Amino acid sequence: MLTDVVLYTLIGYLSGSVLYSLLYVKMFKLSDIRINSRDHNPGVANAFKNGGFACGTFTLVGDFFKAFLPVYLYLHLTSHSLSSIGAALVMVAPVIGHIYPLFHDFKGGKGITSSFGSLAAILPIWQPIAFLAILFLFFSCILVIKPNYYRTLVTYIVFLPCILTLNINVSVGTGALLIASAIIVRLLTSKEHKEEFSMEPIWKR
Ligand SMILES: O=P(O)(O)OC[C@H](O)CO
Repeated sequence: MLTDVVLYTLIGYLSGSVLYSLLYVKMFKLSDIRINSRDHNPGVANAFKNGGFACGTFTLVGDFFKAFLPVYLYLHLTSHSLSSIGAALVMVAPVIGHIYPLFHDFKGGKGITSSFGSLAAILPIWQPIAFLAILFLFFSCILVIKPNYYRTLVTYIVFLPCILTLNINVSVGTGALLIASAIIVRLLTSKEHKEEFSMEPIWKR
């Protein structure tokens, strides 16, 4: 059992370490999508903005499935279920890989897309991914937080207590807590230029 956890955690980390936006840029000899951006993030937003539709789609699919697949395979190819606490480590590994990638001097992205990939792999346990999506929508459309940096930070911070209130098993809860914590640490240690925080309810716009 321990061997499987270690193996899939390692596979997840290595898979997460592949930054698909940078892979696309390398394959098609484009200019780096991080350069002309505020946050220099090798994520989906900059891939669409600076690399175009194909680059954005490639990054979205790649960054999502690089997290989805290791978790999904762990759950379906080994005899372990989500009731094993090792599942929490397997869930967070691709997100850590994306944030601190082995193949890119440990300088990666924020982990948003990979967090959705990892949480999608545990379906039909739907509560964590549904709560995360609802929080993103809430802070984007109802209580509008700007800029993106703070919207993401607040979303994952609020996600933490939400997870604790969910009636889900301990390993899934721990995995979701680890994912949110990794992203919060990444954001809080980010040196990107931050615009002023603003929060405006939709009914005051
Ligand atoms: O968190 P990432 O690195 O997957 O990037 C996602 C979005 O591009 C952030 O705006």
